[in-house]
Amino acid sequence: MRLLHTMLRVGDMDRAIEFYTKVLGMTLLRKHDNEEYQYTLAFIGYQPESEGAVLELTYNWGTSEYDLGSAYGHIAIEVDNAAEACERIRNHGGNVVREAGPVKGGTTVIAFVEDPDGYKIELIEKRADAHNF
Ligand SMILES: C[C@@H](O)C(=O)SC[C@H](NC(=O)CC[C@H](N)C(=O)O)C(=O)NCC(=O)O
Ligand code: NI
Repeated sequence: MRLLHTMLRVGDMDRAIEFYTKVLGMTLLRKHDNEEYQYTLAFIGYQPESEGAVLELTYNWGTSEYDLGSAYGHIAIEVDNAAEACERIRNHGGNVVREAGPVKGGTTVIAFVEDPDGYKIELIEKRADAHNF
């Protein structure tokens, strides 16, 4: 078995694709409209689905926002430099909710940003050693 994707419901598909591709550098891998059930799926990621897990964005036609509730945590992305990534995201109108700095109780540099739908994304700075803490 292997992890295939994480599905996020989005309120505006073009806005979400723009953010994940232009701001976070992902690739739009495939997109599918379902006329019968009135929804669109977009699969995005940093590598082909055959090589690694991706995000599945789901847009229900006519639904522009969701209550994310208190259960959702975050998705995590590895970056070379968390502070530079935050600056880039801020310059593209993104929302930085936790500036880059060492994780509490650890040494790995992390930051948190939000995507256009308010989903939190953790930016974890790449380390020479394998672990993220
Ligand atoms: C393609 C595969 O990865 C899927 O996840 S399709 C699963 C299917 N999705 C939908 O019907 C999308 C529209 C639906 N209204 C929704 O918002 O999920 C599905 O069964 N979804 C139900 C679910 O609970 O995920
Ligand atoms: Ni799915």
